[in-house]
Amino acid sequence: MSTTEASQPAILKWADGKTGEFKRQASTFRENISDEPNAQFTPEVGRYHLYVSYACPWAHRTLLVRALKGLEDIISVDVVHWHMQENGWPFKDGYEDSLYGSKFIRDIYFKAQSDYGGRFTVPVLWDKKTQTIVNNESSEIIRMLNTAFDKIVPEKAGINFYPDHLKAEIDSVNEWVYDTVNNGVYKAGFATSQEAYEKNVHPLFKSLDRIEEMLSKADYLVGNTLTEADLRLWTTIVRFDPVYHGHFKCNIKGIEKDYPHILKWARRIYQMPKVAETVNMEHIKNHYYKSHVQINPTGVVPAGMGPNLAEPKI
Ligand SMILES: N[C@@H](CCC(=O)N[C@@H](CS)C(=O)NCC(=O)O)C(=O)O
Repeated sequence: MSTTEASQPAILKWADGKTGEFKRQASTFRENISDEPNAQFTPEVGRYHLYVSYACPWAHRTLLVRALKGLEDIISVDVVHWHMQENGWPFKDGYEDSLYGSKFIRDIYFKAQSDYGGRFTVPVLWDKKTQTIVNNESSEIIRMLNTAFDKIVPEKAGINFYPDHLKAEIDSVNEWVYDTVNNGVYKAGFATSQEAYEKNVHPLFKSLDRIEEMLSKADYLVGNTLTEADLRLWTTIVRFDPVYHGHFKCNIKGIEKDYPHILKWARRIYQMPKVAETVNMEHIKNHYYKSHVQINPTGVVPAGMGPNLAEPKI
């Protein structure tokens, strides 16, 4: 029997009441940081702020690119507490909003737009100067961080995760990886009918098989160099065995047991300078297993931590 939408608490109304299928809402704030003439948001040291969760794979992408592009002293960050409840992501217990002392991430959305009616998601790229949200879509934020600050941090300008000659191929990989893997785990995990679950769990593993095959022939997904396609997939793979395999019922296969090339690729990226510091497994596990009470009502967190990505050295 499927849980109807009406019987879910407000924060859990993620699946369609009829089909039981999870529907992700489009992000609302879609501006860009750029140094084009007349740009509203120009690249400046200390002007922008990221609100992220260590638990969230979408927010994790922005932390990764911020670190790899050497933007730590340019863009400040606040991390929300992992326990998302009725009022959404909270600031508490040492995870505070250093700019405004907000209680919840929703307060930031209302500060930007008092009649905001969408979901209160992370990541949020905030402009301290005009006190508004620049963008809350991770795929666009990582594109901005990839190039917009190159004149400010010229020593990292040579690092380009979306180079011109690979754009088409990266876009094409991103498309099916987003649909079947990044969002695929959520569609399987939040399904409230057997049909909706089955419809999404099989394409997910078909894509993982395809990725395994690609990574058996190259070190990275596109152009044999680290690109945005790898970074976007990686934050999902890091969460796969410890969370999605059990919590989201994505258990046809596991990364450590069944996908040796994906595992090696995951280690290769994890072992790059500054990457390991972006991974907080305590936040990841606690968030999913304790916040999604519709899936795990006891809030018991399984002991397994997923594969050791630090060893062996790649
Ligand atoms: N498309 C967005 C998705 C962000 C997203 O869904 N974030 C989740 C956390 S993993 C969230 O904040 N959810 C809160 C909610 O939906 O209420 C992006 O990639 O930035």
